[in-house]
Amino acid sequence: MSLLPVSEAQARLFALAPPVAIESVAIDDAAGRWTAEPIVALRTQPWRDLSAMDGYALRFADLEDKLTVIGESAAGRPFDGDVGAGQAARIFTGAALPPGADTVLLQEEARREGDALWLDGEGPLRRGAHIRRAGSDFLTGDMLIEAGIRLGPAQLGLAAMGGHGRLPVRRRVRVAMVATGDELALPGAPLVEGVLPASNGPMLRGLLAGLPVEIVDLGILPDRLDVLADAFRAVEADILVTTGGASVGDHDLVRPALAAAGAEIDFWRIAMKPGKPLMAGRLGNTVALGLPGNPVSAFVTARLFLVPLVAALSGAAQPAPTPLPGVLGGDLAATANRAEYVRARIVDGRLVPSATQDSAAMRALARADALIFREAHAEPAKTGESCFFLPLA
Ligand SMILES: Nc1nc2c(c(=O)[nH]1)N[C@H]1C(S)=C(S)[C@@H](COP(=O)(O)OP(=O)(O)OC[C@H]3O[C@@H](n4cnc5c(N)ncnc54)[C@H](O)[C@@H]3O)O[C@H]1N2
Ligand code: MOO
Repeated sequence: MSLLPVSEAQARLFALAPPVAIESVAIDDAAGRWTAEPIVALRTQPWRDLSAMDGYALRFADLEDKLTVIGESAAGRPFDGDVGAGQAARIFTGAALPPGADTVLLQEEARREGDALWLDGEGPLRRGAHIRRAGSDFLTGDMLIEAGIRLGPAQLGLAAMGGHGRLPVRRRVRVAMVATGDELALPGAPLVEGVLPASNGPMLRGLLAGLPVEIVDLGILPDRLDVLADAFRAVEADILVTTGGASVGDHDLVRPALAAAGAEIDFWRIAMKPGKPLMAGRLGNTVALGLPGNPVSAFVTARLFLVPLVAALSGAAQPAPTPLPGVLGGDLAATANRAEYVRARIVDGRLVPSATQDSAAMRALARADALIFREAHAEPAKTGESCFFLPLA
C-alpha cells in the first residue's frame, strides 16, 4: 500500500466536512475563534483630527507670537469654539483638534502665564505636527478583518474599535476523544507493573487548549472490536479522535471497528515519520481521525492533523500550520520514503536535533522546542544549512 504525502492527506482531511454552523458571540467571548464573515468598520477612526500629545492647539503661522489661550479640548469633551489668529486652545492626547487650529505644540515646549502662551523650545517642525488625522486608521465601511482569520488580541481590539460588540464566528467544535489499548490506565490510577498511563489524553487536551472546542472524553476502551464499534456508533461529535490501534497488529482494531460502525475510511498510512499509521474517514456527520498510539507519533499527528482539522471546521482560511525558516544547529541524515518531523531544541537561534527521535520518547519530546520539517528522499543536511520548522511552544 502506498503512503499518502502529508499535504495531500491534510487537504483530503479538510475536505471531509464543511465548517460548523455560524453563531454570534459577545466580543469578550470571541478570543481564539475564527471570523465567519468579513468584519467591516462601523465607524471612522479617528473620528476627527485628534491631538497625539498633551499641549496647545494653534496655527502654525502664529508659532513665534505671543498667543492667548481661549479654551480647552479634552478627550470626550471637545472645545466648541474656533481657534483664530493669535489664539491657542489647551489640548490633551486624544482630544479633537478645534476648528482653525492646524498644529499641536507640546506643553514641554511652551511657557504659559495665565492665558498668555509663548513658544519655549524648538516647537513643532511642520504644520500638522502631533495630529492624528480623521480616518487615518480606517473609514466607515473599510474591511477590517477578512473571513477565516483567527481572533487574537489585536484583532479583537480592532473589531471593538470598529464598533462591534458581537462577532460572527463558528460554534465550538465538539471533539470526542478515545484511548484504545488493554494496557492502559487513566493517569493517576494506582501504579501497577505493566500497566501504562494513558498519557495521550492529557497531551491531546494540551494541544487543544485555547482552541474553540468542547471535549467529550470517552476514556479508555479495550482492544475489542465489538466494544470499539459500539462506542464509535454512539459518538455525537464533529470529530472523533482515537489514539492507538491504528497499525497492522492483531490488536490494532480501530480501522475495522470504524468500518463496522459504518465509517468510510478516506485514507490510512501517511508518508511521515513519526505518524505513519494515521487514518481518517467519515462516520456519519463525524470526521474520524485515528492517531497512532505511540505518544510522540500521536503528538506529531495531532499537531499536523487534529489541530488543523479543528481550525478547518472552525472556518480558518488557512488551517494547515505554516513552517518558519530556520538554521540547523546539527547534522541530519538523509531521509527515506517518509517526510520526517525531527524534534529539536532551539539553542542560540539554531535548531539542534534531539539525540533520540524514538516515537515513544516523551522526555525528548517534552524538552523539544520545535519540529524540523524534512522532505521525503532528502539529502543529508549539515549544521548551518537552512531548514523549515514548526515551533512547539
Ligand atoms: N509490523 C508493523 N508494526 C508497526 C508498524 C508497521 O507499519 N508495521 N507501524 C509502527 C508505527 S510507525 C507506529 S507509530 C505504531 C503505532 O501503532 P498503533 O497506533 O497501532 O499503536 P498501539 O500499537 O496501540 O500502541 C503503540 C504504543 O503506544 C502506546 N500507547 C497507546 N495508546 C496510548 C495512550 N493513550 N497513551 C500512552 N501510550 C499509548 C502503546 O502502549 C504502545 O506502546 O505501530 C508500529 N508498529
Ligand atoms: O510512524 Mo511511527 O509513528 O514511526 O512510530
